[in-house]
Amino acid sequence: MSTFKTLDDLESGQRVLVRLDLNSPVEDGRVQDNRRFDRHATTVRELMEAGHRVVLMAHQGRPGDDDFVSLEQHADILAEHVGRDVGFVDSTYGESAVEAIESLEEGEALLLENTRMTDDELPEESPEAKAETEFVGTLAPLFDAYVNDAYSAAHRSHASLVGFPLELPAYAGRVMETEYEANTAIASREFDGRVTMVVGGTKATDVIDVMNNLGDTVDRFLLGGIAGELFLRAAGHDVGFDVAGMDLFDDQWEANHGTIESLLDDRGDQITLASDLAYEGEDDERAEIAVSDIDEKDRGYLDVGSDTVSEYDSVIRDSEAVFVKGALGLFEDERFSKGTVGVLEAIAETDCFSVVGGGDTSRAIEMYGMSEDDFGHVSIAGGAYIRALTGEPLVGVEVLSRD
Ligand SMILES: Nc1ncnc2c1ncn2[C@@H]1O[C@H](COP(=O)(O)OP(=O)(O)OP(=O)(O)O)[C@@H](O)[C@H]1O
Ligand SMILES: O=C(O)[C@H](O)COP(=O)(O)O
Repeated sequence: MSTFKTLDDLESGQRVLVRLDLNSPVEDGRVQDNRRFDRHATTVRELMEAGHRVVLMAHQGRPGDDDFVSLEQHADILAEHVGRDVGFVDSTYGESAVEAIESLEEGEALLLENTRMTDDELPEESPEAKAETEFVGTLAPLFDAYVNDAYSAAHRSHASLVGFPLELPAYAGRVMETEYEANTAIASREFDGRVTMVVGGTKATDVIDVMNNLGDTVDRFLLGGIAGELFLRAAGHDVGFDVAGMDLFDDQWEANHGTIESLLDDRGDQITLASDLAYEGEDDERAEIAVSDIDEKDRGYLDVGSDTVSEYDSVIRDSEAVFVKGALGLFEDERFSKGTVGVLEAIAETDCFSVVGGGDTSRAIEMYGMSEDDFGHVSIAGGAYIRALTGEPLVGVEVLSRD
């Protein structure tokens, strides 16, 4: 277990610098509200209500990408979730940022500009090197404490995540605390009964690495999505097309088929592949076919089939812990939601310990009228979640735990 300090250890009336992860989808220049705002609002509200002066840092996109935009809209969205004003200054550590920080009153909050707009933030370097940057050197003396709530970015060795905790007393925020505990459960807890992992989605490379590292902890893997089709292909079935516009399938096959083949050889009895698949029939309705009846590669498959859903349902109902990474089909289209919704409903209806990870997959919970309360934990992290499952340390968590 980690030994970081939490907000319970923070003395009152402090000047607190807080790192959030508000990285969000951006459509036509508009930042889309999402679960990250809602979750971080809890930490921000608690700090404001405790009378701290609260200065927030976050990032959005990466230089050169369309979603690399200012955090001005993020401040408004966050304020709505917090239920209090959150100011914004269009500078990260320049003169106007310093002035705004110095004039902040007790119980007020201010969001600084996108940390990735400073040159010091991004290149991955050691925490010690990041602590030496002008960014950290300018801001740290203005604060009494640093709080990291950005669990979902904690796998990045960036200045705002790893530099400040070396210069200031450092604490974990509420999101950091909850995510850390739930996501490391698979690596740190003993479960008496069956541990099942549902593996799907389009980012097969990430999840295949996880399977390779988790074989001794997970008893049963249930496969679906593009990841599952890669396994079916390795097992000799003629399935798998690229998802529209992305060279996903063939590229991922090239990158992973060696690992998939050895996983099937070494751990085949732990891995369950779909026995049937769904596709768009001639009348635009959902149609299904048994995998054993597929004799040529003539169409794309968009979900696992009904027999597979029943089989996965029984495995889940007989599990003590279930971890989910990636959707079993294109659930955004209701016709192809059966696999994803089926496994999520089975989890929700049993009292197993469960963690659902991945921004896309967790959206299905709300979309299909399920309640987050029926799951042990719904993670807002992607890359950090995957790493935590395998027990890989996260640098942002590791620096928080240093004395
Ligand atoms: N057979 C399929 N064909 C096309 N898309 C699919 C298929 N199966 C799953 N998907 C898509 O996979 C997406 C989820 O995949 P992804 O790997 O991004 O998972 P995630 O873990 O939820 O996301 P992230 O890691 O980005 O937070 C869903 O949006 C779903 O539509
Ligand atoms: O959205 C995320 O997964 C985190 O904020 C990390 O963002 P990055 O992958 O751009 O570093």
